[in-house]
Order: sequence, then structure tokens, then C-alpha cells
Amino acid sequence: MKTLPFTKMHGLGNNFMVLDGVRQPIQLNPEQLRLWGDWRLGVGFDQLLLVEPADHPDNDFKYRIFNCDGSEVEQCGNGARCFARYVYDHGLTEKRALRVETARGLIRPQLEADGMVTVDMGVPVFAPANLPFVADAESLTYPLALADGQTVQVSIVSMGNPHAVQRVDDVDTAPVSVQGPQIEQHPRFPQKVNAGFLQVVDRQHIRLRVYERAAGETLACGTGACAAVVAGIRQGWLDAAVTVQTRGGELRIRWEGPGQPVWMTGPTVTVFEGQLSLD
Ligand SMILES: N[C@@H](CCC[C@H](N)C(=O)O)C(=O)O
Repeated sequence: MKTLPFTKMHGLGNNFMVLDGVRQPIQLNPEQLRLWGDWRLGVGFDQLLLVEPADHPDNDFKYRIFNCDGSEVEQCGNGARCFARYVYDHGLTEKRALRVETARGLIRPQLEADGMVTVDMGVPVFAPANLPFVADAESLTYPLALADGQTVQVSIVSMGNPHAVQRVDDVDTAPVSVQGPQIEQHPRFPQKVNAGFLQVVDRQHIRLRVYERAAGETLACGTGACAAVVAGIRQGWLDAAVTVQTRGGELRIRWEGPGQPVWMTGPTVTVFEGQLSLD
């Protein structure tokens, strides 16, 4: 029987199937990804993470990310921490600080002595064309008219992948399942978007839920946490270092302002190792 080894991991409940494309070349197709991503018929994951050799000799690895609907995406924050833990624990590197290529530039994960992983997630971008988002001019927030007649005020942030973040009074009662899909598929986001719902607790603490593009609401979204903190800092609600409470646990995010990278620190968990049957 032909098999493929994989590792199941999660970061705050945002769960991943990780494949080693360094020791063996791996070709993936969307149909296969959708099957493996289905927890009834396959392994089940929010995203699949593929570790590959770097293109450039100065870098350590290439990091490719696929949503459970089979689409390839640019960035995944919780995945970046799991990626760093995976390559170290599987003996693909002895380095604890890495330079990793993604579809949208370099990220730099670092394994901390206490088991946490910190990642330099790169510099956030706000230009509408970069998300992409249809707008006449760049602004701090934008009114977004939804299909159900409601209008919400969103900040747009690219962390490599696109995010639309709105402030809500209470994430527990926020209309995530109703508005999430409407925002995700809004025509002003031609490549769709991740929809964040942010509750400010105080200047150093927020609560966050994210309806992820192509994956639905997840227990946590790392890039969503970065985007929400950046949006909150730009609007004067938050300090530079913020703890983000997600449904899956806590992330620490730090951003010193425009032109600076966003730093994310959080945990990783290896759940099990498995063998996929390819026959
Ligand atoms: N879970 C992620 C983001 C994964 C990609 C996202 N669904 C997209 O389509 O952009 C994270 O932790 O950042």
C-alpha cells in the first residue's frame, strides 16, 4: 500500500495537517486536499501546511499553505508557529531562528526557551489594491454594505493575506455566522477576505473571533489577531503590545507602528503522527 506520512498539529485549536516536502517531493491537487481536509472522510484540518526547500540559498525553507477547500493562500500565522516547531522536531533543521519564504515574502519564526514560538509576520499593508479591496481612496475605515441590508464599518489590513476587521461590543453575541460569510464573499473583495470581529477589553487586551476565508470560523486565526491589533492601534484604541483572547486561547501581538513588522507569540501542539493511504 502506498502511504504518505503526515503530522497533525494545532495552534490554539486552529488545526493543521503538516507534510514534509523536503525529504520527498509532494504534488497536491485541490480534490485531494478537500478530501483530506474533511474530518468525516479524511484527516480533517483548517489548513494544510507544506514544508518545501527554500528557493533562495539565504533562506531555510519555503512554506506553502492550503485552505480546507483546496485553495492555496498567502499566509497563516498559527501555521507559521507550527511550521517552525515541525521542522525542528522532525530534524529538518537544528536552527531555532528561521528565515521562511511564503507566497508574500519572508517570515521569521523563532523557537523560545519556554516552548512558545515568536514570529516576525512582516509589515502590514493597508493599500486597497494590495488586499485587493475595491475603494476610491485609502482610508482608516470603510463602510461596507452587506447583502442583508446592514452596513458595517471595517478596517482593511493585509498580513500577506486579506483581513476586514470590525469592532463589536461583545464577541460572544457578535453576528459572526451571519455576517462572516457575507463579508468573506463581498464583491468589494475580489479574492475574498477573512472577517474579524474585535472586542476591546482595555488598551492591552482584546477578544477576537474570525470567520476565515474558505474555512469558516476557526478557534483562532494568527494573521487575524495581527490584523485586529494593527487596526485597533491605528484607530487609537490599543497600546503597542496586546494580548488577544481567542476561543482557542491567547496570543501576544506587538506592533510599533507604520513600516514596522508585527510580532506574534503563541503556543503549538503536536497532536499525532499518521500515515495517509494513497491507494
Ligand atoms: N488560520 C490562519 C489563516 C489561514 C488562511 C486564511 N483562511 C486565508 O484564506 O487567508 C492564521 O492563523 O493566520
